[in-house]
Amino acid sequence: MTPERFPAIIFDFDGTLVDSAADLRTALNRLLAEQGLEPRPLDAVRRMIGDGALKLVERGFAAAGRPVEGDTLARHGKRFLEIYEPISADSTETYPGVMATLEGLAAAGHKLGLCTNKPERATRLMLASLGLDRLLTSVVGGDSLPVKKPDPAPLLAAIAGLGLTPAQALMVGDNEHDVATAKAAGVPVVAVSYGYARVPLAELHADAIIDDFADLPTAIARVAAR
Ligand SMILES: O=C(O)COP(=O)(O)O
Ligand SMILES: [Mg+2]
Repeated sequence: MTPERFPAIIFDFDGTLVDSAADLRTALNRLLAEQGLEPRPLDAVRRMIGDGALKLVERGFAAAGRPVEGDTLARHGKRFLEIYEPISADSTETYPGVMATLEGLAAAGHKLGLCTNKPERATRLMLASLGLDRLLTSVVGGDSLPVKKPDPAPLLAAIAGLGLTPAQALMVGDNEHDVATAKAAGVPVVAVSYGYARVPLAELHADAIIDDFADLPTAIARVAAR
């Protein structure tokens, strides 16, 4: 596949490249346990992912029956990251086909970047332990800028970090924020169907939907041919 139409491809992280829900759940439940609260089940935690660590913590406490906000939430958010960062790649793996497909896209000349709502430090730790840091050369996290997705600024920054422009870029993501972000930036978007979306993907009108990451090069070629 040739990189001419989309030399820049920007990926979402959680739910798109990696299934991170189990480690996020472990960290959340350890934090809840420290506060004397009951653990949350995996399917509930999956629906809490997508708006960054602080929102996950806020949703976790609310679901456990003790809503928190302001300074208390900020303190729990800090503690969450202390627990999460060292375990963040323990059971988190790339989805099937991700490594080979990213290698193939890079070998074909695409430049690859990451735009996630996960805090940047945890993101970079995970990228290094998964061996993805050498493939994704521009990384923007949820706290890298004052705004996060669905604001288009982080996506635009990830593209600029590759030395390219929005007209040269395509985004790949799993949820409503990714599609909204790409549309706000005027960037075509491919959605993966296996992630953590909280609304039916068909309602989002992505340019393509794939069930298997290995189908990405074909989907990109289809979008490019329009
Ligand atoms: O909520 C998160 O931390 C994960 O966000 P992402 O799907 O943007 O990678
Ligand atoms: Mg995601």
